[in-house]
Amino acid sequence: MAETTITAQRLKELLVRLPHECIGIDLRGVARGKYAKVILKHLWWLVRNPDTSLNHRKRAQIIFITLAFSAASAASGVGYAIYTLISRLRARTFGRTPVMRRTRSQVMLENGARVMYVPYEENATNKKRILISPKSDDMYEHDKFLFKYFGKNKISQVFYSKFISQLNIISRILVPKVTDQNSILLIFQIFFLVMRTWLSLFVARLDGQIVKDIISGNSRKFLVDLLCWFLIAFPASYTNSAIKYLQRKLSLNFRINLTRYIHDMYLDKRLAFYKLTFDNQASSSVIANIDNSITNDVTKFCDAICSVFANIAKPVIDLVFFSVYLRDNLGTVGIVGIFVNYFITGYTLKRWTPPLGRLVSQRSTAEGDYYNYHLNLINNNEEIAFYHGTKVERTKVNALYDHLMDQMLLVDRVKVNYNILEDYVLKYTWSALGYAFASIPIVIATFSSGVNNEDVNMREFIVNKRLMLSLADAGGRLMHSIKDIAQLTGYTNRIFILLSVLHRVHSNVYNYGATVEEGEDSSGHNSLTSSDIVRGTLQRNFNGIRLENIDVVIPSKYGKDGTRLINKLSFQVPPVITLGNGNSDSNLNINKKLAFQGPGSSMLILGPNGSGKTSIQRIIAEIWPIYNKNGLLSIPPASDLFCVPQKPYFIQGGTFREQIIYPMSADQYFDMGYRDKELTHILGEVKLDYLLKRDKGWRYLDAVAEWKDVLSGGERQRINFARIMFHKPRFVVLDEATNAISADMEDYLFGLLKRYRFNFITISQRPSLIKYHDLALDISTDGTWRLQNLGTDEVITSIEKEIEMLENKLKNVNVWEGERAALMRKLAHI
Ligand SMILES: Nc1ncnc2c1ncn2[C@@H]1O[C@H](COP(=O)(O)OP(=O)(O)OP(=O)(O)O)[C@@H](O)[C@H]1O
Repeated sequence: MAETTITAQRLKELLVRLPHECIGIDLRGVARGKYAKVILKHLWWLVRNPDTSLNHRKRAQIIFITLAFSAASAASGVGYAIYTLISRLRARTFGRTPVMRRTRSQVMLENGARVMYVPYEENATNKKRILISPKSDDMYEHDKFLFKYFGKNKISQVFYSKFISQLNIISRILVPKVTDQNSILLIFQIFFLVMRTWLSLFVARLDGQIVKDIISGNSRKFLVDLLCWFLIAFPASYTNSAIKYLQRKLSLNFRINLTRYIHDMYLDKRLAFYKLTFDNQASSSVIANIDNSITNDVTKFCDAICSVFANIAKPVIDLVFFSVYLRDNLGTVGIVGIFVNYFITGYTLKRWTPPLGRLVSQRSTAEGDYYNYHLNLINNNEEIAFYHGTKVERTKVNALYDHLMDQMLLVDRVKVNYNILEDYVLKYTWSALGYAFASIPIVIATFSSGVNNEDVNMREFIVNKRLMLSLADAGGRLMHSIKDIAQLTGYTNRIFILLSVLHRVHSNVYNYGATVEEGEDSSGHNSLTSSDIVRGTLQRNFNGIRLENIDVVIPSKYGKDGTRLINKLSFQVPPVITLGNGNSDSNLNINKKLAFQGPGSSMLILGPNGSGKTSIQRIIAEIWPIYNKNGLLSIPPASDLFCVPQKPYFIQGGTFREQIIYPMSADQYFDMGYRDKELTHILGEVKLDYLLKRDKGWRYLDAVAEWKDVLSGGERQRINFARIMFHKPRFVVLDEATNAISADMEDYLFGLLKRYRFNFITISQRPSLIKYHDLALDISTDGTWRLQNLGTDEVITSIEKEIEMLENKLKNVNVWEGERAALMRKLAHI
């Protein structure tokens, strides 16, 4: 009992003595419950009063900052715990949010932004809100010039750096405005970096102090310092994880900004994703493997830029802080010596840095090639299996893999020598120098005074050594980042190429890769003439499809002088009914005739393979240019025109419903109030309703599959007709849309198009389709063409001529049968 009382008494004494030793406050006579209040008041007084002891004031500042940080850490922890508790309680009280019928949904806001609710985690009822801000066309128009004139208006050759200039342009995408969320994150990151350095400085001093306390046997001071050590551990650990989190968050935010910027240009009505193939950089690895560039390169670039920022900012802040502190201890000469050492090391390492930027870029290319080949293999597995092409595919895929491995090894191999040099210099030489520099003040002090004050010397040495090592570490990290910068240069270059090609293709005056002549205008600036290459005229919202004097030319670097498939093509659907002589000829002079546009007119385009039939569809769909100046294309509004390509297309991983309504999205379908009943009716019309009668019934519409593999060739083509029936466009262009369909079904489907009074242009090689059409455009391989009105005398005469020719051939049948019988007899003898 007596012992307990003594221990309690000692503890009380310690509690009173500790604050007295630490900040000079006398707590004798103060009630125990008021300790905290009195101590805080005293601390505040110490901080505000410059006349107090320096030691006490500094300690008061440290305790205040530590308390603030600890309070912030505790508040965020408690806040998070309360939030989790409330959400759980709410879920328990009100039950889970009801399951939505759709997997995802979206709402268009007044300013054009979209809010999407996308399921996340395993549980489909948990939906994440995603805001997609509206696209600013002005911003893209403005940025286009930055990319177009990149490197052309250098102010000074000496200070010009391609890497910095590229990074400067890309940074506008990463941090669009000063008040952006990313700028705030950057400021926070810098704050925590400064905090971290300040804490390291404090820890170094505390470390020295503790060693001094131990050597001098001052147990009270030792206890006080140990308490400070534990207190400082709170903010120190919080700071480090905050830096890591902010770096990751910033990298993800950069990635979101950059990817959205790219998607906005890549996927919009200007069809950059298609036109890219004609760009003069289309064969470069960045564009050839654009899927890899958009997904992998963007990620790597964002990670690299954030880690380089942290890797440079951290040591730079350390260097500034530590050197200011060390200057007091080591003197200016010591600090200058350290920095001279840094510069020499930096220069040596830079000289020996391998070309990592180029190597990293090559490795990225190899990764893209290998990945793409596998993708191609999966997409064409059936075809390859039919051809028994395994051997050649395996050789190719192995070759690509070996090349990738070589590239990966090459990067590591060139790093080996560099790493040896780096380790030797940074780890060992620098620490040896650190010891030497740290001992300078002690040696000088001992020498000059002749007294060897061991515990003070020990404290100074420990502090100096720790700071020197931290300084060496900071310098080391700075030197390491030379390597990171080299890698970042490679990624920046790839992203810059991607963005500049996208801007070029997205431009209104895209020249489809034609070589642009450059001249100088009167002001001495380069004047580009790319707008002079595509000179045809386009008229939209026309009540029909009209081509006038259009030269069909394959887009290439030769521009209008490229391969010409068809000369001066002119036609109009619905056709022009002429007043007067009524002669239909091959060169329609539309202006002189009166156009009659009735519904349900049709035209058949016939011609041998490679004559340019599909190219006409490409011109109508505006994906190929009209080079000649007098060429005029008039097309209906986009909602009235539907082009069916030769190769049926099915969206990946979509439901059967999504295949029928393509290019409408499922969200739009439901939002517009469509019902599955209508789809069933349409499927009945194109004779595909038997699919719904299979075991799945109506659920078949919701089934998700790889529809391009599941459906047969004929079924795939009939889905195209279902799409036409669903969208009900006024004008349809069909490219070989029935070549996998049986003759009776073909007859039925064309009858359907007629019944619903669609205007259609059919591209085919089957003259038998003539009977469903009003006009026939016959294209020859030499670029000439002939337009016939299928109801005219001329056509009837040509058909009669054909019948006469066939009858003449039939007259020889008796002779051929005689020859056949003779041959059979000869064969029987053998
Ligand atoms: N992107 C391109 N680059 C180079 N040449 C092309 C390109 N696209 C098409 N061609 C060429 O243009 C020519 C016409 O192609 P198009 O697809 O219009 O032929 P088509 O008459 O529809 O043939 P088919 O009846 O076989 O479908 C072909 O010789 C083709 O090789």
